Amino acid sequence: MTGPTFLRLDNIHKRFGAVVANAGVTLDVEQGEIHALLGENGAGKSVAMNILAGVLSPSEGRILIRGEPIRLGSPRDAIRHGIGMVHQHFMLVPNLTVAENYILGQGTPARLIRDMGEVHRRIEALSARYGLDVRPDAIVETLTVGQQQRVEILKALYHGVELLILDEPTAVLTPQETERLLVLMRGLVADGKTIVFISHKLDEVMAVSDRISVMRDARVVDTVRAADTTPRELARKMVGRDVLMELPRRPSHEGRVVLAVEGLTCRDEGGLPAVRDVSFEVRAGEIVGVAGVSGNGQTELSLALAGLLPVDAGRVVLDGRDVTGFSPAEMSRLGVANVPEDRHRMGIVLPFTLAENVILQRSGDPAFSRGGLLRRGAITEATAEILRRFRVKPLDPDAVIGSLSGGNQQKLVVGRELARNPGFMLINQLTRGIDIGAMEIVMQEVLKARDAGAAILLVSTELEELFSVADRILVMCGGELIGEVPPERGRIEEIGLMMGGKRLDAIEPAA
Ligand SMILES: Nc1ncnc2c1ncn2[C@@H]1O[C@H](COP(=O)(O)OP(=O)(O)OP(=O)(O)O)[C@@H](O)[C@H]1O
Repeated sequence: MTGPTFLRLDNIHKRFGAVVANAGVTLDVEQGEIHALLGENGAGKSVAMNILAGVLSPSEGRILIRGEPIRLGSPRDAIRHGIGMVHQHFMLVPNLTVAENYILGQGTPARLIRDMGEVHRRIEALSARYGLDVRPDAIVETLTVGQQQRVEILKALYHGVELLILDEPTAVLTPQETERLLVLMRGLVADGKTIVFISHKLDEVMAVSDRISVMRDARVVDTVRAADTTPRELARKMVGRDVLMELPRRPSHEGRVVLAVEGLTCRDEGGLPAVRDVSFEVRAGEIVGVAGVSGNGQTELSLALAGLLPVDAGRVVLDGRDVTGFSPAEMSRLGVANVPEDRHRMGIVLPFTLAENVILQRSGDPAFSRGGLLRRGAITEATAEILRRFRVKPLDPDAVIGSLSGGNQQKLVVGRELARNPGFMLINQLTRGIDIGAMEIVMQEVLKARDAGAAILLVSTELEELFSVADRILVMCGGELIGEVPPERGRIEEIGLMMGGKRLDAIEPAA
């Protein structure tokens, strides 16, 4: 049951130079509720939550707990007041154990060694109480993303947090892990905790929240009960217009084979077998989707095609030419565009400006340089065009990309790659972190590229993304291609079975 106002953000302002990230954010959170925070990319959600978690300090405004103003100078202060946040990029030290992570910086080494038994017991007790499956002696880097997230949540509980903030917690989870997290969230509030979470996924917001607040242009514009609204209405409140919940489908007109993958076999970064004897083709003018539960070889398949993982056996043929083992730079020169899964590691350079990120790998392109000198005007113009087309915020080619919200960084990467008019485009997780309005724009642009003749391989753990744009879906499991299905929502059960390893021809026909 939800109760009286537990926490209030009162007229919070936050500026970064000329950028106004929060312009009078007021938000009430009730004791014992799950409160979702929605809004377009760049609306100010993460900034508001980072202020609440003591990571950022507001330029103006107050935070009150049960009516009493509090001052937060650091995340540690916030935890002392019972407020903890699980960020999108986890804050754990990978080569330490779970227990070591929890007590980091909490006392002298001698005392910590003496107390370790007690720390382990407390972690085990909390893990059992909430069904978290967290072992105190597990080394963090050996855990899956879903497990690491549970380690972060348990860490907050270990430190006595009453209000848990989750920033896009399901963005990186498999459907099964998402289901598990939603159950955990309900369990936590049943136990008296309060949760605020940021999400772009309206179905899960509807499924798990008690109340939903919508941010627009740096303010909270509405708070509603989940029971009193619909996804369509929420989308309209966020974006200020009706959003197409489903794109109209146009048939593809496939042309010649652009990419042929023949018996591709490779290992992951740790040297374990990851992709086994995979063969398929992508033709000009079609989008081929690759579905699968993450960790089934899709990441390695993309890395190998981008030239980032060595190929053990098989061939990659692009436009009739054997490009197996080509470097990423060579692939890029051949007109291959790439939207990588982990944009922080591969897609962008965080301290660089938007314009500098747009010409990464293309500084030798005659459009951008002449006689060894960069053509600044042309670079700025090309960047501004991408920003306009994809509605990136801010519309400033000289802004540093690290200061952009997550969704806006993703829009820039997708826009940059599409602007190259690629013959072949490799995309991993197209709409990760992107709001529902921008999703429509990004998907339409990808379909336009297809219609202009690009061959596109879209690897995604989001079936909705594949249903929206793919012309056919290949399903991967255990490093192998299990089968192919048309992108029809009615086939979802079949796809689920295939993602679990069941071959299509082994599925019994319905009685
Ligand atoms: N350190 C910073 N320096 C400059 N501007 C910043 C900084 N952090 C955030 N901003 C700006 O503040 C605005 C709000 O960003 P915020 O990350 O809160 O958006 P968001 O609603 O969480 O978006 P998303 O859904 O894309 O994650 C954006 O315009 C962003 O560029």
